[in-house]
Amino acid sequence: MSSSNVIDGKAFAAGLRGRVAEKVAELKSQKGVVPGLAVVLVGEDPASQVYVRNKAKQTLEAGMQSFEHKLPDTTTQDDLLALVAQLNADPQVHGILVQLPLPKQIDANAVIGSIEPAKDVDGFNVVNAGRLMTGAGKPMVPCTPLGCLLLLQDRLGKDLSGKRAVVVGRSNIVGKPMAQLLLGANATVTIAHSRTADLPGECRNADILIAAVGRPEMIKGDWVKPGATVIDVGINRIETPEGKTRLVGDVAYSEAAEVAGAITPVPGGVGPMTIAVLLANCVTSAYRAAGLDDPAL
Ligand SMILES: NC(=O)C1=CN([C@@H]2O[C@H](COP(=O)(O)OP(=O)(O)OC[C@H]3O[C@@H](n4cnc5c(N)ncnc54)[C@H](OP(=O)(O)O)[C@@H]3O)[C@@H](O)[C@H]2O)C=CC1
Ligand SMILES: Nc1nc(=O)c2c([nH]1)NC[C@@H]1CN(c3ccc(C(=O)N[C@@H](CCC(=O)O)C(=O)O)cc3)C=[N+]21
Repeated sequence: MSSSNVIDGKAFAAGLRGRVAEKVAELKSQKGVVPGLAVVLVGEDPASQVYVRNKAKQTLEAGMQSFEHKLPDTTTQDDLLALVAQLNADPQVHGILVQLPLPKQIDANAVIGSIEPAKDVDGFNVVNAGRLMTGAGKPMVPCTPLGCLLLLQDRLGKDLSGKRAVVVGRSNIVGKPMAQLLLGANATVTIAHSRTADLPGECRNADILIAAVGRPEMIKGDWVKPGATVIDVGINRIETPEGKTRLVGDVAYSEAAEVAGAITPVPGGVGPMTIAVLLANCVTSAYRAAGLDDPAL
């Protein structure tokens, strides 16, 4: 198929970051406030270090402040809770992201739960998850699922009425909030997971197929309904026969691209959207803290 069915997340994310930068500049001139994002990284995981570096770079490029906190692998839960408490109290910090996964000695739920909901730009806190689920109050919406929804709505329109969506994966950070957002856009939603009986059959029903599994190229081309929109959240680093590494998604891309109406590549699909939405959430938090309406992004 022609390359026109490729959803260019990298370009869409660049556009979103441009709108974020404009809103940052407006807030600065109206209120003298510069949105600030604090990123906390515990341990030395090389992949996480790359993400954190990219986030900091793009934060600065948008005209925002970036605060990086790198803590050793041996950090205790109390140390991390104390840092979060300090960031909660810091008026220059509008968003707090604690990079996951955390080392075994730390209870991730306790740490996420200690982030002030207004500053929880990941949207992982129970307060934000509850707001998203119930519609009570304005949630911070998790970045990856919101990024996926924006890409989908750009292709299919805002209203997904009548569309069957299948989300493969039920994590709190991707699968569950993704399903919630699709429901909010009026799609008919199925959540599949490792205990689903006939996963290929479920996938073949999908007008919208979201893969968030963490298994390299698991979803095959013949699981995709012809014309479906496929969003590949997976980020898997695999070894090539030449002994190098490369990134692949959860979807067997070249097979699936033959049948899909539209599909996100990896890299260059959902990943860049995640960071752009993170910046957008942080700017929204800063507008709210300044007593302003949410910026239109
Ligand atoms: N692009 C981005 O910005 C981001 C990408 N990611 C990537 O997305 C992927 C998913 O991340 P995350 O949700 O955190 O992962 P988790 O490991 O938390 O969840 C994976 C989900 O996939 C399901 N699953 C695993 N194996 C199978 C299988 N064989 N068949 C059907 N379902 C299966 C699991 O089911 P069960 O619940 O039954 O165990 C689980 O619900 C990863 O590749 C991750 O790297 C994550 C965050 C951001
Ligand atoms: N508290 C928390 N929030 C997160 O949002 C979070 C996290 N922890 N832990 C790890 C996952 C993963 N994640 C990605 C972000 C950007 C890319 C990204 O930019 N990917 C590029 C390529 C990057 C590369 O080349 O390595 C792309 O897909 O094009 C990928 C993955 C956020 N996560």
